[in-house]
Amino acid sequence: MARMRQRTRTRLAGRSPQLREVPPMAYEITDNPLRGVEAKQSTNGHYGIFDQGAQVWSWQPDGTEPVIWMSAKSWFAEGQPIRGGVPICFPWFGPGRNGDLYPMHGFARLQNWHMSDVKDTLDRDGRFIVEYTLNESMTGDQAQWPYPYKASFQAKFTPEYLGLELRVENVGTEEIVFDEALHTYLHVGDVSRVSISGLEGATYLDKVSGAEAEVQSGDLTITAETDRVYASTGEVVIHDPALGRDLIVSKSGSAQTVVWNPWVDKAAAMPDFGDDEWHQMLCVEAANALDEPVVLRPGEVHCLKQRITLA
Ligand SMILES: O=P(O)(O)OC[C@H]1O[C@@H](O)[C@H](O)[C@@H](O)[C@@H]1O
Repeated sequence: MARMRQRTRTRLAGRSPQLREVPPMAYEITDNPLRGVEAKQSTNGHYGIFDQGAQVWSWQPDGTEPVIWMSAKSWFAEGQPIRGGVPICFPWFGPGRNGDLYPMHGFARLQNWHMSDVKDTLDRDGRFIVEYTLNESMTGDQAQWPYPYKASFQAKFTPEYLGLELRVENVGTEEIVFDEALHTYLHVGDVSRVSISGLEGATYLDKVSGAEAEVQSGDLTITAETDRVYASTGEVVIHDPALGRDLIVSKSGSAQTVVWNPWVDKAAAMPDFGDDEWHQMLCVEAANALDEPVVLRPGEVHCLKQRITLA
């Protein structure tokens, strides 16, 4: 794989210091602010993923507002969680089923994954695919989850949708049990005006009140701190009147949809989250956690997919 493509402007060798424009869609391996790969498009289009956590942090099709949300207060520091984008939670979600695991959401989001492939057809169709791998030899001694595994992640950036695919294979000799989630932060115009359809009738755990078997009635609206784990395998649509668009979030291989917005007090309590940033974000996550972990016998593979489409 070429480690570096040209930046958007390149100095021509042996000529006067004139700058030549290269084709408008180009990608580069970047260290800004963490190592990863970024692609820029002709107007304001932007795709970005960090090696740390194989974490997508930008999907903005050309001519649109960003679809993936990233906090201006995120730390962007090696070994620290990145606030925004699509954290990959693995092999546990939150503090785990019994609430005693650390770091939150598992060790995979704090590790540098190996970038194994980049497929660039940006000039032809605006598509860009980045693949990463992770396994137990890269994650070292993990006393809380000491099992052999192979994980791979593919992020497919296209002008129409962002496709995310996490595969985990049990390469050991005993059964493994793990949680996982694609913890997608979406950018919305005003979270208090959005409505989310597709969850009607689904039972949910309300992590704010502690109620365990609530049932969603009608569309979900966000009017306070919201942290819910819905038993739901289907698609949801986020209607966003402030930005005048809908986001369709579809998925497969996932038993639960998690919806999270910290609202005023929790936002203020998080050091890597701006006090007012909760207005413009909403997490809609594809998960298998709590009472629905993934169980793999030796040699088995599980695939979790999420797709965000701009409508
Ligand atoms: O602050 P973190 O570790 O990134 O987690 C953010 C949130 O992630 C959500 O998925 C959880 O349901 C919330 O409980 C949690 O607060």
